[in-house]
Amino acid sequence: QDIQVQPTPRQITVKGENMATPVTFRLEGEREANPRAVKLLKTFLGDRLSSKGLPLYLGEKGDRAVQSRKRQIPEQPEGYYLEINPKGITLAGNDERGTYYAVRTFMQLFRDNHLPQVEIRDYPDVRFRGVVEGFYGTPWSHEARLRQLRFYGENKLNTYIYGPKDDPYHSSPNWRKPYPAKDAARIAELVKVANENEVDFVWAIHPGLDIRWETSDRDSLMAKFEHMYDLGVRSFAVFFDDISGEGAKADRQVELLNYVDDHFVRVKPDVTPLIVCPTEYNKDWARPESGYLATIGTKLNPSVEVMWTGDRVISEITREGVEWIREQIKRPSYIWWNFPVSDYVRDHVLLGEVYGNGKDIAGSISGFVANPMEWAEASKLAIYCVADYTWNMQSYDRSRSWHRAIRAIMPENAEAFTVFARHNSDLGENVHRFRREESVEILPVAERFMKGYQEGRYDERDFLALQEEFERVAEAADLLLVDNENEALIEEITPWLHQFKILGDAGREALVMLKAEERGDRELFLRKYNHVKALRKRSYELERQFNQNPYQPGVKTGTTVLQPLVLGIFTEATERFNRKNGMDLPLLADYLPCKLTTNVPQLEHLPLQVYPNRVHLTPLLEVVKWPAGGYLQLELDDLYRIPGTRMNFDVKGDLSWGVMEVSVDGENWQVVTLTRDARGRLNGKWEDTPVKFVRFTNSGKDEQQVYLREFYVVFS
Ligand SMILES: CC(=O)N[C@H]1c2[nH]c(C(=O)Nc3ccccc3)c[n+]2[C@H](CO)[C@@H](O)[C@@H]1O
Repeated sequence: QDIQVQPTPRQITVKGENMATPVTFRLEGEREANPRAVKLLKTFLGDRLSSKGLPLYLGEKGDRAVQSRKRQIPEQPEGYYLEINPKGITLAGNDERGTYYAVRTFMQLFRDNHLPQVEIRDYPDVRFRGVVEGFYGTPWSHEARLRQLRFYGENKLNTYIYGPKDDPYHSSPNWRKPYPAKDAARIAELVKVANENEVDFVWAIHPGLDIRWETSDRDSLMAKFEHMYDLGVRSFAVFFDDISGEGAKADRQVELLNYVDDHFVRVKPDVTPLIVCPTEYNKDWARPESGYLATIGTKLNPSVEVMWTGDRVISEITREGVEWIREQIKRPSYIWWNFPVSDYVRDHVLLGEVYGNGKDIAGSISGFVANPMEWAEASKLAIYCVADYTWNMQSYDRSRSWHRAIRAIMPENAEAFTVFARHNSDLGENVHRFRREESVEILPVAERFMKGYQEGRYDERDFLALQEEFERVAEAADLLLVDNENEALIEEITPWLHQFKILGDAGREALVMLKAEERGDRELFLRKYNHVKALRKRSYELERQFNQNPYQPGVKTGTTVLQPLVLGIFTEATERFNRKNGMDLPLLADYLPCKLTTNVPQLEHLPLQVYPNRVHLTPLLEVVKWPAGGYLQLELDDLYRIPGTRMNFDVKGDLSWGVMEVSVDGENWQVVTLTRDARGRLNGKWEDTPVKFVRFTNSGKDEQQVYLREFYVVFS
């Protein structure tokens, strides 16, 4: 029998053929068992409960109802034993959460007409499993969070960390202040629903941007934690990530954390261990000479959990890496996994498989929480897989889990959502250089076809396979746009679905262009040529209509394989047509070629957002360290005037160290006059002789620390 349980249990033993589902069940043990498990089970069984019927024994180790199965119950935290046979059903936890999970598994096994005869012994690999809402950008809505917490209960995730960077009461400027009444009531409701779903609601504070190491701020933080405690919060975290200056000092941080641990966490009877995200939260940044991690390891109370993102800010988690950090901090690390977070590639949705993390890391970590996208429903795909991975690493199968996740999230249109997700999984070029596989199945076909086409001989089967794929793309977009089984998800991804439809149509039409050119059918070729150009224009318009954020505005889909494939087919077919017909039809001017060069390390791989008449540098969330003599240069594909340029470094202080210059040849430079507006932004323009180069240099003697909030240049 193919018995599917999410997450995959550690041990399932089938004990016989399926048995007919009893009409009624007699619940034994409800007075002693975990009340949340009792409530969940009674709600689920409804009128199938009666004083007669098949006995169903529910309880924790030591409870009378499950006494006879005591030895079968795993000893690990949150472990459970489940048995179904014609004599009765046992749902027994090693602790209250284990009993709850036994009920969750029973609910997955239940069918109206039959039950499997099984015995399951199960427990999780990782102690704390779940999600950290820790991204930059629009925080999740209250309703989205409520749906998340219920989803975590269904998937045996036990942790949700509330830490949205853009919540001013989590971070600056209001971390010292209590929430306004309406927000406070919402947090209290989240805590209530989290408890019902056996999820620890962890409230995090991010004080480091402006904390002063004085008693007053220590007391402010304690008071805020008390305020959150009064709302029902029983789990707390302090985030010291992405800060510099005073707030980044390890000894000061440790002093504060130990104080909170000693005078708040330990004195309250029901508060779970404190969690901290350190300032040096990945190996790339760890500086032994700073002594930061050594201070954490030797001076921070041992019970405090220390978060870690891996070898880099965005990285796969390896055995070697977690063992290295365990040595440094003298405790298992609590993984903050930066996936599927997309706050640095906001024009993409990341719906691909969860892979790349070691299956042998459980022994060196205490927790594993995923940092999601601002798109809560779309993030569930990865969260489902993280639940499977962290519960039972050795059995984790990335493809099986991903397909199950799709069926769980979009059961009525699983096939269409699979097509869509397959082609929306890579991040594109990005500042962290973190990439994911995309369009894996069609990639070899696309590569083989394009090679054959350019060499003058392709396999017709590849042509047909691509035609079929583009048809599926277009169909999937249309089906999902009218899907109403998960309206919240469709609302989130609608911009990408419209873009996906255009991609499917453009791919199909480009293939018709190709055949028309081969047959010398000018009229058909020109019709399809114009249609693809029109689709491309529509795509541009979508880019500027939806998802307009200051970092990566727009809507990208299929960027790694399908988009380049459509462009390649269109370009090759048009070039052939032009040669044969002595014409000069323009190709798809996908963008104004513009090259960035810099000697500022953090800007080296900065993607450019290029539009017909302007180029934006992708803003950076973090502080940029701009060394003396550091420059950033844009080289254009032709000579242009510059009606406007703007830089927003989000610093209040002096910016006279910055010089903007232009040049025709990259050798001889002329200074552009910059003015500073009321918001502290630098503005300039160059309307004299057209130029090809623009550069901005730190002409001062010292390194400058700025935020690259906005940097664009308009051409004409
Ligand atoms: C611990 C952590 O990842 N903190 C933040 C974070 N920080 C960074 C940085 O790149 N931080 C950084 C880079 C260079 C210099 C300073 C800070 C990325 N992220 C995540 C992804 O963008 C973001 O969601 C998260 O809030």
